Amino acid sequence: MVARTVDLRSDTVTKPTAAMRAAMANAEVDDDVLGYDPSALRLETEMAKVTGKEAALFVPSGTMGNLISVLVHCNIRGSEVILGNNSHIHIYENGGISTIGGVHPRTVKNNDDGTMDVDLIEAAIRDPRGEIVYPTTRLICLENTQANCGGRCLSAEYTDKVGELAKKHGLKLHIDGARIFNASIALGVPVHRLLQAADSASVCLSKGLGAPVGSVIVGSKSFISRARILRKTLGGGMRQVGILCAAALVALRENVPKLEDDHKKAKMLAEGLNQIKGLRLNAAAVETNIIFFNVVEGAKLTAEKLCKNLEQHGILVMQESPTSIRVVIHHQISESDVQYTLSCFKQALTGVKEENGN
Ligand SMILES: Cc1ncc(COP(=O)(O)O)c(C=O)c1O
Ligand SMILES: C[C@@H](O)[C@H](N)C(=O)O
Repeated sequence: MVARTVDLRSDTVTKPTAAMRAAMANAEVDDDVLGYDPSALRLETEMAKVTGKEAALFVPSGTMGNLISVLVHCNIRGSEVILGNNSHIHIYENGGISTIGGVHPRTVKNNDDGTMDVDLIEAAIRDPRGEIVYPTTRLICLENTQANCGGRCLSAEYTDKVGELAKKHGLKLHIDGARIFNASIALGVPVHRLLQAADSASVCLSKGLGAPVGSVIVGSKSFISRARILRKTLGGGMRQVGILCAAALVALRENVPKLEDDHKKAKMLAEGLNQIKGLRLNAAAVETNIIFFNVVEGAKLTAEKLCKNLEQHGILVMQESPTSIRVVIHHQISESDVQYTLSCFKQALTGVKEENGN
């Protein structure tokens, strides 16, 4: 039994705070399928305002938020979506846009900074003159922050450029904004400005904001009314969902201001890891709360053995490949946890036990 646990597997691991639990217990609720749950309506109204969109819809997960958004935009058979080869929709959502929606993915390489080259996106758009053989491009998807590139932020200017390209070709733009609040805080740019060019976005409440469950899709009123129907089709229509939305409202109010500290702790951890023999990472590229690093060949331990060693000291991380590991900071990780984590890494890889690391 370990004396202390520092859970760095993801920002999805946070436990609801006392304030969230109290809000859940006292939530004003009604049947959200038959009409409007008042707490859900409050959350959706707030999220539409924050994102600068006409309407919003609470959904059980970011995966369902992305799936519904893609399927609403690509509601004609033979549709194709352009998305990053390292995007969450393409890698971690069970290929749902294809298996459930029949939508064909066309990937463009994600750059290290999370972007896709705009000229490569344009080159991937199908020529309508080839419609007898090609799928029809209907949607472009971006991801901000781009998680698998290390939580990298897409600028408003870049997003606008992709939006202009989409409009030029009569396409729609969806943004997987699972961590859009992290991007907003890191860039010092309001969420609504980062999403300005998007026709829709899926925003996670259950990541850095620390809500126990849920995401919100935002877009036009017409888009959201079609999304609401598709949510029901997919089994995502919920009854007294205000119990979850009440916690999300607390998260929105209390945890957005904490994201800046999450980013500072991530930077502190990245710079500390960068000093440890056997690890390789680009600490300068850490912009938000996600850190990827490699265990170099010849290190004292392999990545797998390092993860096991860390777990014995209560440090939980995510092994991403035979040589790479991911750690994610969230509001329930303290500076002391960061120092303790660094001391455990040092001890595992160099044998040096630091006293101040507890
Ligand atoms: C970038 C990104 N998009 C979407 C999701 C899906 O969210 P969920 O796990 O709630 O389905 C995640 C998961 O954490 C994610 O990191
Ligand atoms: C692993 C992935 O699905 C999840 N979105 C995370 O970042 O933890």
